[in-house]
Amino acid sequence: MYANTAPAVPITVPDLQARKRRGEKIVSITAYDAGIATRADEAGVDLVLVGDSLGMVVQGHASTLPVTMDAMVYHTACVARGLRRPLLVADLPFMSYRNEELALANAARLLGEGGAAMVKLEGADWVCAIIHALKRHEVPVCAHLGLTPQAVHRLGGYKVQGRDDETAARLRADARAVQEAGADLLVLECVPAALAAEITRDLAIPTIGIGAGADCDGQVLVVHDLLGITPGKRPRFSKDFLPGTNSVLGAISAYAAAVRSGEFPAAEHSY
Ligand SMILES: Nc1nc(=O)c2c([nH]1)NC[C@@H]1CN(c3ccc(C(=O)N[C@@H](CCC(=O)O)C(=O)O)cc3)CN21
Ligand SMILES: CC(C)C(=O)C(=O)O
Ligand SMILES: [Mg+2]
Repeated sequence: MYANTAPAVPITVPDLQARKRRGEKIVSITAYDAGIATRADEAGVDLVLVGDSLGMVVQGHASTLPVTMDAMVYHTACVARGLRRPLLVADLPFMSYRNEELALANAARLLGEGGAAMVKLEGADWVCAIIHALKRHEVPVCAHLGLTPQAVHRLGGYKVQGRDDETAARLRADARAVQEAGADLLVLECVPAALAAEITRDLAIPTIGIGAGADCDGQVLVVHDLLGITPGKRPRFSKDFLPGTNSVLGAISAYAAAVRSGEFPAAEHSY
């Protein structure tokens, strides 16, 4: 009923840009194992992210900070075995990209051992030099701004970012800076919908929102939130898609359809 039986034509990095130009939403979820990866593939998800959120939803930690490179490589390789079509993106965890040498070596592990096509890292500022170095060495990069969970101690919790004029201006400038540094894609997490819309219009690269309103070029959700299996509290911007469907494949398919129709995220999932 839901299974996508079309021949798998893998999604490439240049395809993402084309998606933005054509106004086609990019549908993304996280995955940490081959089972969810397989269902995501069947549901027609475009981009699968092995997030360092695995520290919280798989390992049960209170933050993403304890996640190691070994854990990221292990889960990325597990997910890669379940995918045929979606683009595979893997997070560089806390402290794994603190200098250029380390970032290149760790990105090489995620692409080489893990099978990812792109790495994601958080922040702008000094991170722009790292993005540039990765790009020069042919590693596609996804930037991540707004609520950057690896900065939880500085931010003082998982809170919406860019609410006042000063932090909004900073975010706009950072978005331009990561694009300029060579980022292929930008995740905007927990920022006011109007600000995310403005940044999305301003940039040539696609934006993927999570708690950032419906006007980003794509959406991403942590799969545990989408299936109602989050340990602890599910973030307000997320939605449990399992009720009303009869399977994991059904829930992921319902999410994909809701993103493509513009039905998700609704106002109640936005700031
Ligand atoms: N299950 C899960 N889902 C996620 O989306 C997620 C993770 N874990 N772990 C890594 C980061 C951390 N994230 C989070 C975690 C909590 C909130 C949260 O509770 N936010 C408040 C809003 C606070 C405010 O209004 O300022 C909320 O009620 O949703 C947000 C993002 C997003 N990522
Ligand atoms: C929530 C997404 C964007 C992420 O970074 C993660 O899952 O780690
Ligand atoms: Mg992450």
